[in-house]
Amino acid sequence: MLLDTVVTTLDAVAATRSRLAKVDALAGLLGELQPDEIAPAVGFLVGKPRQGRVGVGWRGVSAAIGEPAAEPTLTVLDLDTLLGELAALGGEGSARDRSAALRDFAARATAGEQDLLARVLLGEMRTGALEGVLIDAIARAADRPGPSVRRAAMLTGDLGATAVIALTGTADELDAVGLEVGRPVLPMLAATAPSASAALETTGPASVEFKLDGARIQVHRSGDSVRVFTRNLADITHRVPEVVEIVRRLPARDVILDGETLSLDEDGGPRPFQETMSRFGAEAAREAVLHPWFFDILHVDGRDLLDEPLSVRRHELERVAGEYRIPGEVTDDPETAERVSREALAAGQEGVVVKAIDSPYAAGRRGSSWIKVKPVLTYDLVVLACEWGSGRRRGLLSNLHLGARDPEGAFGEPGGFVMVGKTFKGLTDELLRWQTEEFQRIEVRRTPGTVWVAPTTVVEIAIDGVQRSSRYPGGIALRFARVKRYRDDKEAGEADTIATLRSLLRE
Ligand SMILES: Nc1ncnc2c1ncn2[C@@H]1O[C@H](COP(=O)(O)OP(=O)(O)OP(=O)(O)O)[C@@H](O)[C@H]1O
Repeated sequence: MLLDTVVTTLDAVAATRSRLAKVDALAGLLGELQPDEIAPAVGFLVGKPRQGRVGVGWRGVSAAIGEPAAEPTLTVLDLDTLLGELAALGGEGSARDRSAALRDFAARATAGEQDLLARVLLGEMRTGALEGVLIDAIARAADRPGPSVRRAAMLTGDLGATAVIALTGTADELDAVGLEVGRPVLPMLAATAPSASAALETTGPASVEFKLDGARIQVHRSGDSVRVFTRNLADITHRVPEVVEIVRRLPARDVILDGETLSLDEDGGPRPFQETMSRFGAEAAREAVLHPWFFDILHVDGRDLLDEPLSVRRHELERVAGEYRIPGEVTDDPETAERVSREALAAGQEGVVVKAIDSPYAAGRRGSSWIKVKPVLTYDLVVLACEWGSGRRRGLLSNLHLGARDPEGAFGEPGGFVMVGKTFKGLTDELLRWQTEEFQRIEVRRTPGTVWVAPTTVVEIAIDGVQRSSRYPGGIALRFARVKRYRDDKEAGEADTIATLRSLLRE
């Protein structure tokens, strides 16, 4: 298939608001792919190539892109081959070969294909919620039930592989896709409620658990082999040896656990989240010891537990990893739920997660079976630009320009970002150094005081609320914004939307 077909399909998808029309366009494309084109094409559509990040930054891309070709001649497999080459050339001293390969490809690409190339290389997803639509499109093109495709996608964490099975295999093969120890599944996510008692009204009898302020981990153990994954399924096994050791000692041969890890200070209290996260990112902060807290178990010794109610999973978790189970209580009493919530805050944690005790584990879903309650307002926003600091911060990039997602294009281009405020508060010296380096790496352009960056960095911001403002295009500005942490476990497509922030005006 010509790469141009992917470009025109994405244009058609962006041009319509109708979900049905989007599904139609994507299903049409999927139906025409050869088997070996399916996984690459799906990767291009969602901006996540199957080769992963091949290490070409914004500067590399813009240096390579010149005069576009007039006629489309490149194929889906041509781009897949290029990505394979770039990934293979990843080592030292290969920069020249990489830019030559990239320049050669870009010279053969039309303007639309160059654009797609940049998006695929930078992992930038302007298409936002395309993954959900694509699941429906795969179901349509393969003539399989939507829930079967969704389940396979959530359990494999791999949309490309799911599309291949759906489009080239039998219905039974698709339904046989199950949990596999060692292969991460998309984590179950939580909705939000203003209080623990309000959450309990939705869930009914629930496990009310501390919401620990750490980083999500999913741990797979098969015999002596243990692997640890982040919220977005990156393998961080080698960064967390103490977690590996603990899981290796648990009384089970095979197990999949879901939980949160955080670093402890000498008294066993939680340390700031940034210290936990720096263990995930850089190799720095080795002295902090990580401690895992598990809140779910998806598999134990040959038994899949996903479809079992939480009551059963909690029982198994207690048996296998009781010492490391997250603090919490099962209750249907609002008073008790509020008490657990107060205890969590007193212990320096973020709040609670209230979980319906009869609910299965819905991988990849943000439903109402899990509801989080956090008294501090925090939102995930995207860094659009950063201003140089002054005084003690001279020479450092300091004041962040913050953007909310605008998937519908209510205040600009659909899938773009709307600026809602700035902040330089809450940044540690280490973060200032880090962001000064990182933002120049993903720089797009600069003016004397400001560096503009590719909108790919997610930062969690605490605010006191929002106020009406004519200064910013979304009509609102953040009040008392301060940085809580960088979320390198989230992508820009998962950031909060301008609609969510505007809804605070009404509260
Ligand atoms: N007891 C718990 N049960 C479930 N999740 C927990 C628990 N304690 C801490 N967490 C963390 O809270 C998150 C639940 O919120 P949500 O599903 O919305 O994920 P999120 O988008 O990462 O949210 P947040 O930014 O609030 O952590 C989990 O991803 C996990 O990292």
